[in-house]
Amino acid sequence: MAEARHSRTSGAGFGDAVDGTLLLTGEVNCKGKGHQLHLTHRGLRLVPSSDPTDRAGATAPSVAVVDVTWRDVVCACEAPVKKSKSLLRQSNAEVPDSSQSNVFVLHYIDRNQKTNKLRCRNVTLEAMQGHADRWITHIEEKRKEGKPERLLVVINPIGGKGTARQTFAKRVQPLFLLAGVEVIVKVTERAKHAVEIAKTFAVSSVDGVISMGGDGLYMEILHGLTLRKQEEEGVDYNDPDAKLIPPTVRVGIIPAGTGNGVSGWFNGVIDMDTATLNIIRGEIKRTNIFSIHEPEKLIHYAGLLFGNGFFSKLIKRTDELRWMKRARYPYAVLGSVVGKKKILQFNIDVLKKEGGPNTKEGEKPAAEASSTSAKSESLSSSLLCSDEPSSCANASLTTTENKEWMSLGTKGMTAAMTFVAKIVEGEELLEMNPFYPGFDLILLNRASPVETLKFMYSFFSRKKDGLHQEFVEWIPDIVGMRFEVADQREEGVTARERTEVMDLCRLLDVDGELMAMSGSKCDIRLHPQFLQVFCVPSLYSHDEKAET
Ligand SMILES: Nc1ncnc2c1ncn2[C@@H]1O[C@H](COP(=O)(O)OP(=O)(O)OP(=O)(O)O)[C@@H](O)[C@H]1O
Repeated sequence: MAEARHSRTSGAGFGDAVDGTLLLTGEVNCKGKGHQLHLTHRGLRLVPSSDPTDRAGATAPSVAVVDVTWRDVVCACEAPVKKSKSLLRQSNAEVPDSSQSNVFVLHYIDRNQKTNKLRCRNVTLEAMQGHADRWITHIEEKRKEGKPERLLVVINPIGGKGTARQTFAKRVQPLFLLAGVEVIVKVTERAKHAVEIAKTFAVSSVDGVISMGGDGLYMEILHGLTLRKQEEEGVDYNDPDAKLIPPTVRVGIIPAGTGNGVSGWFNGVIDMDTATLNIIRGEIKRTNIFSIHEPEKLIHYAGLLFGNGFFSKLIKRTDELRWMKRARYPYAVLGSVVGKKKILQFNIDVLKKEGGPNTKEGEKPAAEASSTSAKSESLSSSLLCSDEPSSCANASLTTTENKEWMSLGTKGMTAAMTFVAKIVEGEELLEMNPFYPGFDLILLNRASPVETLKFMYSFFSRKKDGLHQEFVEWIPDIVGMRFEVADQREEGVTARERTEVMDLCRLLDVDGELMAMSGSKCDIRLHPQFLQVFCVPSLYSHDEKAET
């Protein structure tokens, strides 16, 4: 085994590692055959000894048995370690003889390029010269860099199928144990308990707070952490214009709820093992959040979405049907198509993203562009308006406190939906990017319940055509919006129906949880690239550079 600190390896000829500094190289036995194991600053590479990549000048990178960066190394440990044995058995790997001190097991992360899923694999290696210790020490030192060592995991025991506690013990904890991550577990005992935990736990003692539940649990954790930070720093968080200070602690999500949208954003796929391994990898990005206010008062922080109208009604119904457990979702959805469509009248203003596509020098102002171009322009570079006269004709720009607000006028809509993310039309499917410093507002103008359901189906199946229907108005690249309940002036509506509509106007869907405004106005602001989250890098077309 050769220790080769600070020597360049360009002559060694193996894959991306040619630019790395070779730290250690030597011969190991893998499944009875001789292999070369190379450790560089970049990562670790195992190639058969007969592989031409080890002959000077030759390159054949595809034959590596293992080729990973340090982020993707979970651990190296002596073969007889019990936890490794049980994991080896699970994956049908060879369990080595415990008396062999020159045998060690390498656990690493493997990514399925098609499904985006991560899995922990292992390979048993026998050091041909010296002891396994030397390899283990080098590998352990490098693989730990920049990774979390201690985490708080908050579990919602009633989220989703109600099995999060058991799944944690079976699938999540063994991976954290293997990676040497110390875990403190708190199981929520009641609604909003996660807010209390996030506000009171000694977060400076951990490298991350992990939400094991659905989108609602994540929202509570982010709310508690963000509010706590503003209180500590003396920020007037009730003021929508206040500049918020991000919490220093990182946040991760392991999907165990009914709605796991945020976990899908951060991991590229909704999968418990992938989410856990991403947290172990320790890569970080800053995601957007919303603050939702009414005059003089913060209502809540949100990490996924804000909706009203049809969507609030749907959440209200699922809450009322909670006794039906998971059956309440299809039941509420089916029930939502019954009855007359409810048209909500709102005055809406939007705050344009500074320096965004709509405000570039030489471009038309957004309102002007929207009133002339209607649906024709590229979504990423202009406002899109429906053909309904009220949607654009009365759009006007005003400048308040040096920020450019645009009035969309009074809208007669059945639903509004907005995510803390930019909606991007990918080559085949819609993508949502919560790391882009702006978001898009979707209004459904006078859509019937059936049209709304069809839209939801299409949108959540990520089909692009759903957004190009006549009743859909798509307003991209904004950083704030104001909703004010207007006169409900629909014709042919009874006084009772009008009261029902007024009540519905005040109900808000915040990350899938039902909230209400006490008055008639609410003000939503985006806090771009705010919360540090454990995340897969480079998932999105509009990605900012990943922070590590
Ligand atoms: N121990 C608990 N008992 C009752 N409610 C809880 C408990 N822990 C969390 N909650 C509530 O559960 C909701 C969050 O659920 P979560 O998003 O984690 O799972 P879900 O199955 O997707 O949720 P939902 O039931 O809202 O669809 C929040 O309203 C939260 O206050």
